[in-house]
Amino acid sequence: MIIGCPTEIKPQEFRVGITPIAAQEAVSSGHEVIVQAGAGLGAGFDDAAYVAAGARIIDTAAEIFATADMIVKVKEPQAVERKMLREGQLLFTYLHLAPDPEQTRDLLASGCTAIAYETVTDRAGGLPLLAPMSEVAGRLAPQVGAWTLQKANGGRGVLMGGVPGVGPARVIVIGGGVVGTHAAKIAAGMGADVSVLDRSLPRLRYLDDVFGGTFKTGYSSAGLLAELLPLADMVIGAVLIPGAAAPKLVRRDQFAVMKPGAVLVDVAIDQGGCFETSRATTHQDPIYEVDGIMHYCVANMPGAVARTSTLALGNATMPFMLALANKGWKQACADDPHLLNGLNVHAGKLTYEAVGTALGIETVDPASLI
Ligand SMILES: NC(=O)C1=CN([C@@H]2O[C@H](COP(=O)(O)OP(=O)(O)OC[C@H]3O[C@@H](n4cnc5c(N)ncnc54)[C@H](O)[C@@H]3O)[C@@H](O)[C@H]2O)C=CC1
Ligand SMILES: CC(=O)C(=O)O
Ligand SMILES: [Mg+2]
Repeated sequence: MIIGCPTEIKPQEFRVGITPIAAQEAVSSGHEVIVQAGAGLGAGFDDAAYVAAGARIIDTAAEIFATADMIVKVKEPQAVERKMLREGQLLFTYLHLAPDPEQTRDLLASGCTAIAYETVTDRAGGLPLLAPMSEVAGRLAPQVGAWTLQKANGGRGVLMGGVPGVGPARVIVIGGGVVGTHAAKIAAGMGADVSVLDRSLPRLRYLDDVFGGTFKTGYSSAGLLAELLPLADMVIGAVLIPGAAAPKLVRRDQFAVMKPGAVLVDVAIDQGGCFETSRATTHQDPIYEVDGIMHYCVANMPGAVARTSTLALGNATMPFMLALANKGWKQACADDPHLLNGLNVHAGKLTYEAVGTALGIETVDPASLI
């Protein structure tokens, strides 16, 4: 199979879909890997590293899309990339379709087969291709939130850890999964007073067992949030209902009871965001203010630490990429129901129910396609 890796073109996205290590594995399994010139530079991999791995460097994205059987990327295809996808071509990347009707329409029109990293599952009920980026975004969230809390950035001028004699910032993390746990660990490590809210009692038990004493836990409800919002300096949104649009958990009218200059970091923005006033921002222009409350809503946070993120993502995607290349998507998905859960689009049909529900589009059962 010819595996193609174009340069990411989303603003300020420096990650790359295939590392030289993954390229080498694919080449040694008998595949041809073509990488766009300069695709790895932002993550610290020059073209020579790919050539040494046995890959071929190609000048343009157009040639990659025209030639490859499978396109491996990081971010959802942008409009110009979607025009280059074709029938029968396999796309393996993050998609986040539920809040993105335009992308969904274009993918369906292209006739391609699209497997979304974020809905591939594992035996433990986790999301193995989302997890590494959630670890990164979770660890970044208190860091960017702390920066936003600084006065010059519009925040209320509160230091995360306080100082002797002055109390720390109060941080509320909504969603205690991968993002939330890593965010809470780092925020607590910075000295903040942290509470994590989740709706899953087993998850709250786990967090309490492992992190009791480091941060507090609470059962996520509208009532508890209403109690905590007036106290918060920072709220980190980290909820997920896999594949679905994020539930809106903080309303604009609630800003009236919050501290002016408090910060909302909406990590869940790639699923549409969990605050009513969230809209996706970029690393170039990451924050904005609504009614005195600062918002940070970058949809590709891990791109800020592209080297760490590319290596972490590559570790997770490589076995799946190899299975898809070695067996073809049908057999790979037939052999692995967790990979089949990643199938979102095939030949003009939507195959992921939560996306269909969010967008009002009929779906077909992916199992019926293999
Ligand atoms: N902005 C960015 O750059 C990135 C965004 N993400 C996004 O972050 C979000 C979280 O991802 P993960 O932590 O990996 O998911 P996860 O599945 O590990 O955790 C989500 C948690 O949210 C909880 N939850 C669901 N509804 C809730 C509610 N109403 N109140 C409180 N908790 C609730 C679940 O019980 C679960 O524990 C996803 O939307 C993901 O796509 C992930 C990486 C990068
Ligand atoms: C998960 C995701 O969307 C990202 O890493 O950008
Ligand atoms: Mg994202």
